[in-house]
Amino acid sequence: MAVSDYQMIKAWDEVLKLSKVERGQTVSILCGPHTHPQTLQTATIAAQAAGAIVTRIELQPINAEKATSRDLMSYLGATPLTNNPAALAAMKNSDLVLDLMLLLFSPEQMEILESGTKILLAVEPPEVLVRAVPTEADRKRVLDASKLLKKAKRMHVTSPAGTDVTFQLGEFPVITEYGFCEEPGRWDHWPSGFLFTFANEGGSDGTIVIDRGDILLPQKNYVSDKITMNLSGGFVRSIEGDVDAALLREFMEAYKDPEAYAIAHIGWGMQPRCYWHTLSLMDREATTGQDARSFEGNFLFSLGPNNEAGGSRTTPCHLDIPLRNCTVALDGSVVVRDGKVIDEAFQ
Ligand SMILES: O=c1ccc(O)c[nH]1
Repeated sequence: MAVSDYQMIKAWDEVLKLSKVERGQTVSILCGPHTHPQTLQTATIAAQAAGAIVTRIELQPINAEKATSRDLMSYLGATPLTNNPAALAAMKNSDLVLDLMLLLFSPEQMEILESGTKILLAVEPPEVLVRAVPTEADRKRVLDASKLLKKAKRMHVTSPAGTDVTFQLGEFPVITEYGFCEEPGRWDHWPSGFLFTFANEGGSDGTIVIDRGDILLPQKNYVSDKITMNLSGGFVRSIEGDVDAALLREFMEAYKDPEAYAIAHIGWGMQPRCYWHTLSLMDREATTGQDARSFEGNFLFSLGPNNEAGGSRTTPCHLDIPLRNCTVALDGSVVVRDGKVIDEAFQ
C-alpha cells in the first residue's frame, strides 16, 4: 500500500527522537541515484523539523560490473565512499548519518563510527519502514537477550530438518539491531530487531540444513528443495542439494574468493512486526529482505565478511540465511525453541 508523506515524516520524527537528535546537531543524509525519493524527502523534512543542520551527500554507485545480483548487499566492502576523503570528512564531522545508500561492512563505516558519529541505515521501502517503526520496548527486549549471548561460550543449533551445528563463541562482540542510534558511535538498521555475534575463527562445526521455505539473501527466494551445508573449522566445506544448491554454489563461485565460505554472524530474530511470509508478497528488487532477517524466532546465520566485528575477513560475498523451526541453545540454555523466542530465558 502507498504511504503518505505525512505518515513517513511522522515515522522519521519518531526514529530521530529515539536517536536523540537535538536542535543544532548535524545530520548528514547519504544517498545515491537508487535512494527511494520519498524516504529521502521525508528524512530531510523530519531532520530539519528536529532542528538539525541537514546536509545531503549524494554518491554515485560502484561495483555494478562485479556483482551478479542487483541487491545492495550483494557486493560489500568497497563502497562509493572508498577513496572519497571529502565525503568521509563530512560524515566524521556529523552527529548522525542517515545512510539511505548502504555502506554496510565497509572500512569507511567503521572509521566514521570510531569518530563518534552515529549511522542509521534505512534502505527498505516506506511500506516496510512504517510497519516496523522501532520502539523502546524493541530495544529493551533485544538488549535483554544480548546479556545472555555476551556470556555464552557455545551456541548449539538443531532443527527437525537435520541442522545440528555448534559454534564456539567469545572472540567477537555481540551486535544488537533495534532500529535507532541513541549512543554516539552506534550503527543500527531500521527496520530490524535481532542480535548476533560471530563464531570464533575456526570454531564452527556440524551440519546446517536450509529447509524448504527457508530464505536465501540476497537471492530473496524461498528454497524449494533442501540445501545441506557441511561445516568444519569455521568454513562451509560442501553445499549439497538440487537446483537451489546448484544456484547457490554458482553464485558463491562467481566471487572467486575462498573467504566467501566462512561462517560470519550467527543469531536470532526478535521483531514481532516483521514476518517470514512478506517476501512472498513483494517485488524482490524492492527490498533487501529485512523482514527475513528480523522475524521472530528465526535462526539467522551469515557467510563471508566479519570485519564489522573486528575480524580480518572483508570478502565482498555476503549471504544472510534465516532458518525457521530451529532450536538455539547457549551453553545449554534454550533461547529459541522450534522457531519461538523463549523470553523467559532473558529474565
Ligand atoms: O541489518 C543487517 C543487514 C545485513 C546483515 O548482514 C546484518 N545486519
